[in-house]
Amino acid sequence: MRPVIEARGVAKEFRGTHALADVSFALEPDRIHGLLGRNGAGKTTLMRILAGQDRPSGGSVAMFGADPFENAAVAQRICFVRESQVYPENFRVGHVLAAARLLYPTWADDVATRLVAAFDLPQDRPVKKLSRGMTSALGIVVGIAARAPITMFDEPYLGLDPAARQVFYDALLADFSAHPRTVVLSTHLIDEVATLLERVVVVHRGRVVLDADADDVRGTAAAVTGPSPRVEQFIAGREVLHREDLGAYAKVTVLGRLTAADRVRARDLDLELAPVSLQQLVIHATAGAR
Ligand SMILES: Nc1ncnc2c1ncn2[C@@H]1O[C@H](COP(=O)(O)OP(=O)(O)OP(=O)(O)O)[C@@H](O)[C@H]1O
Repeated sequence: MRPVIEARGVAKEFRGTHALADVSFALEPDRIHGLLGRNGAGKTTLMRILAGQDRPSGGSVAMFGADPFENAAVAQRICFVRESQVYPENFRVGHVLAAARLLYPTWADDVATRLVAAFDLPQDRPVKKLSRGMTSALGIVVGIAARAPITMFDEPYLGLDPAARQVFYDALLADFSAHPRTVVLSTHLIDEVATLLERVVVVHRGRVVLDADADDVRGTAAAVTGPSPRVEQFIAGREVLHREDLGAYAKVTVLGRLTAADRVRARDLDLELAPVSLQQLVIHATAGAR
């Protein structure tokens, strides 16, 4: 399938800081992608470039095959929700929704109304007077109700309590299922969104260190638990990601796919095998100095 988002050797330098060094990937349409990485990895910089809000210092990006920078036709098809969204002075919640309705031809009023109620957002309150969580909720309402063909969320949940975050995840998934679109979600709460993500792109020190289907990533490590000597016997020769000693027992996370023979051997040694979370694998992929 033809990619809708492409980054080719994207670099970005801010007066001596190499925020992005050489980023390349291609994202397919109508999937939910996770853009993951540690603080300062370059995620926001990359999303701003993809949204046409900044230019790369090197390389290029294509959204629907076109350069998004100062491209009104492309901008109309992209909704970029970021944590530090700035709204015009004196705008109230209702004004933000009215402006978004004008901006996005795909805007769904019924979805906006439902989400405003779910987040308990006061329509006539000035945006400046909203709590941090309410400001995040407003961005989320716009991001979902816009139904833009490309929707990017950059850590959209700041200040949102767990129940409100669940409202976000449920609403995103429900609306995405009914109206598939390309979603890019940048988050540090990987375990919370793990089931939503179909593909993950992990950025570290301005480079892509992992770009794969989430399901494929999940199978690349396993946690082995049991009596220490038998665990050691089983893991001999494998790359260890993490080790926990629990008295006479040990829980060791090893890298590499387990074969059917490995599973039989583990059963014979009376060892327990468990999958490793996406979050742990991303932490491993981005370990080391930034
Ligand atoms: N306008 C700017 N001027 C100078 N340096 C910048 C600017 N914008 C970003 N940077 C630097 O570029 C690097 C990448 O920042 P970016 O905000 O893209 O990271 P991030 O992955 O979004 O981080 P976080 O997860 O903490 O939000 C950081 O070192 C940051 O300090």
